[in-house]
Amino acid sequence: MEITVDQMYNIENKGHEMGFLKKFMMENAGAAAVRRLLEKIDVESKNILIFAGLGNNGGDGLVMARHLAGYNAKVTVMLLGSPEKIKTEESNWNWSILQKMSSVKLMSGDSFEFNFKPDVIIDGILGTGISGDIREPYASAINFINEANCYKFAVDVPSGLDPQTGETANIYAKSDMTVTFHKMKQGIPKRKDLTGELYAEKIGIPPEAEVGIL
Ligand SMILES: NC(=O)C1=CN([C@@H]2O[C@H](COP(=O)(O)OP(=O)(O)OC[C@H]3O[C@@H](n4cnc5c(N)ncnc54)[C@H](O)[C@@H]3O)[C@@H](O)[C@H]2O)[C@H](O)CC1
Ligand SMILES: [K+]
Repeated sequence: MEITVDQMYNIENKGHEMGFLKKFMMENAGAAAVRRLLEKIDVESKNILIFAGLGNNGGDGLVMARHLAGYNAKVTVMLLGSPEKIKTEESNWNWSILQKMSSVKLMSGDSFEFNFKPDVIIDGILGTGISGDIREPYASAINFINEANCYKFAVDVPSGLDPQTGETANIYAKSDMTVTFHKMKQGIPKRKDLTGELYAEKIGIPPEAEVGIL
């Protein structure tokens, strides 16, 4: 069953109100995404670049960074903006854990340059919160992904693709694999040319959180 983006936000909020906090959803999302990536790539000693936006799509990417470090990948996180501007409590919580991990290289700001060639890029730039034309530095990050010659993994939806309508913004990323969460959103499967292999993974939200919404 495919659901709308509004239904997803309502289910997420209801689950949170039931006490299954968003930080746990984020943890399960990042963990499920890493499990799917591991089916394709042996990440040990690989250079993995994670672009993280300031919203919860970025937060999922931060969770992935921690899990991938546990598999001995060489992880670099590029937070697209200033850490003070991270928008949510759960993303902030994950950023502060990464700050205590010397196994993950953290970069942040409005511009970037890397002294390594990534084997995998994780697109945690924009998810269901997308609106309008893509602004900087997100636009440059999406262009970087599209120009790179490596495996590309999209968190929830390739950035720039509207998960509700299936329409693309002025700039959009193309992935080899996309893992969306809880249930498939209506617009995502319309663009399998951008998603690559597509999966919907459960993230522990109680089915009761759907009551009255689906
Ligand atoms: N579905 C679930 O149960 C869960 C989803 N998770 C992940 O959370 C994101 C949605 O997070 P949200 O913070 O609402 O939105 P985004 O991260 O997609 O974007 C937020 C941020 O981005 C800025 N922005 C929006 N449009 C643009 C633009 N065109 N150019 C530049 N910047 C833009 C804006 O400032 C927004 O505030 C979902 O996709 C999942 O990945 C949860 O982790 C767990 C549960
Ligand atoms: K994304």
